[in-house]
Amino acid sequence: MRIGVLGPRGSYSEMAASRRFPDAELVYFDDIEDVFDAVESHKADAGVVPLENSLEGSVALTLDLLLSRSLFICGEVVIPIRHCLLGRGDPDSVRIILSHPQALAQCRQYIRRRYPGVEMRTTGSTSHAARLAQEFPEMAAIANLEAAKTYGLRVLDRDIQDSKNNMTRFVVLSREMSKRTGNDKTSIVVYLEKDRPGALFAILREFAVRNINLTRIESRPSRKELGDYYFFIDLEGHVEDDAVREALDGIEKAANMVRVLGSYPKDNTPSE
Ligand SMILES: O=C(O)C(=O)C[C@]1(C(=O)O)C=C[C@@H](O)C=C1
Repeated sequence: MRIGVLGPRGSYSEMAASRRFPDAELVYFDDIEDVFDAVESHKADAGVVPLENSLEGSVALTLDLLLSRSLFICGEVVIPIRHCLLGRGDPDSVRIILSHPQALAQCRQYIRRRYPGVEMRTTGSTSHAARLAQEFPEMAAIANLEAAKTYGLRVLDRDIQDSKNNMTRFVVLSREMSKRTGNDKTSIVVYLEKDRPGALFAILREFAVRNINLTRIESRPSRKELGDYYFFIDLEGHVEDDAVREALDGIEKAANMVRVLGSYPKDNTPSE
């Protein structure tokens, strides 16, 4: 099985994919959009992409691509994110800190405290930052311990994320929907054209009256006009469950668009 992930080697996406598919062959891409392309064009059988982080919230690009492409979410993987500062020189010679924007944001307070005024540069992934830091001694990368080994870097500091409880949730992308396991979650997108009183309530009510637990609700701009949104909703249950099916039928009547992004087994593995 070939699994597409954000590369190069040593990224957190690789860590998430190896946890879920320990025996698979990983294929590395420069961008999350390339992972979607690879799954769609059969270059990969599935993809693993970041969706949300406990400190920084959603990965907007993943949400937008879930909406604009036609792949399904067929699984989720939640992993703890423990960032290190990696470099070639000593900690006091660091002039530039490189990393993925999510990782820089997750270490904002650490950087302010330990490296005030340092230049920050963004890269396509944390492992990409580590690969660059290999070449320039004045640069340090925020990445994981695996990246330190892969790129032969010193660990200048560890556990530098602003909260110990830093978790990222990844989703598995597939061309097919996953079967019911009895311990599932479903992700949907709902579009309510035009703002009107009670529109969102009418949607949420369909779940509430059937005792369906929602685990997340997030809005993204529709890009049509200011104040117009898509709602991304995660709920407990599978689309094949009667209660979920009935709730979705009810929502179809109240909303302008509802799309099931996928039903998939919940990741219940304890962190660490
Ligand atoms: O850069 C990586 O290593 C990634 O896999 C991306 C990513 C993300 O986009 O959230 C994954 C986990 C961390 O939250 C930081 C970066």
